[in-house]
Amino acid sequence: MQNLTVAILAGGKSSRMGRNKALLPLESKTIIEHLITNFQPIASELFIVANTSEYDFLGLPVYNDRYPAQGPLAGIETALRVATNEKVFITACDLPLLPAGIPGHLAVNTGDFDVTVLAFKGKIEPLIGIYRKSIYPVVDQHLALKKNKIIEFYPQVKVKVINFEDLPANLQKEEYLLNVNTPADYEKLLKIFISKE
Ligand SMILES: Nc1nc2c(ncn2[C@@H]2O[C@H](COP(=O)(O)OP(=O)(O)OP(=O)(O)O)[C@@H](O)[C@H]2O)c(=O)[nH]1
Repeated sequence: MQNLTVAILAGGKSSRMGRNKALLPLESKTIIEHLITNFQPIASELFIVANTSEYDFLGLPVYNDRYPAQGPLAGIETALRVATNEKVFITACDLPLLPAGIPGHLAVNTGDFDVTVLAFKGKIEPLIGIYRKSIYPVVDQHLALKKNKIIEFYPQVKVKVINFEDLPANLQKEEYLLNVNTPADYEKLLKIFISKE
């Protein structure tokens, strides 16, 4: 897809997993490599946002947070600051089954909205969203004020929510949203892969 940046936020603590969840093995790769494979076809630019050298082996740009250890909004700040495109798909490193069709659908439905974000069963998923680079000042201002909850800045910009339940039928598989946060989630992921073999 032309002019779409994909930013994978991977600078979290992974405390529920107990080790870096992005680097867990899945078949012959790591979880983050699955995301990269999924999203590379729609990205004209793709990078990682994290404050570590652990991702250097991927051979992709890794940008550091200006506000370290402030959570995912700090990752969004970095992504919007460095992106070379106006539309930035922001995602988490723990969504290995998310198909490119979902951000692809969000990206073509942004209209003149600043944020186009997915919701599942009525709950907004802020890390499955297209964010416009032009809202960078709003994000930066929130972080500077030590407000680091993502949806807190939404009232200041134009947000479009797209319900998972309204996606094209081929994209409505619940397992696509599997968030690998805990060892139990990882077990679930491995089972899904084994059952596909
Ligand atoms: N760049 C960056 N990414 C972050 C930061 N905090 C969380 N993330 C990423 O944001 C996504 C969602 O993070 P969470 O799962 O809520 O938190 P986590 O720290 O990774 O994991 P827990 O410690 O188990 O809560 C993941 O992809 C994280 O890697 C941060 O401070 N900077």
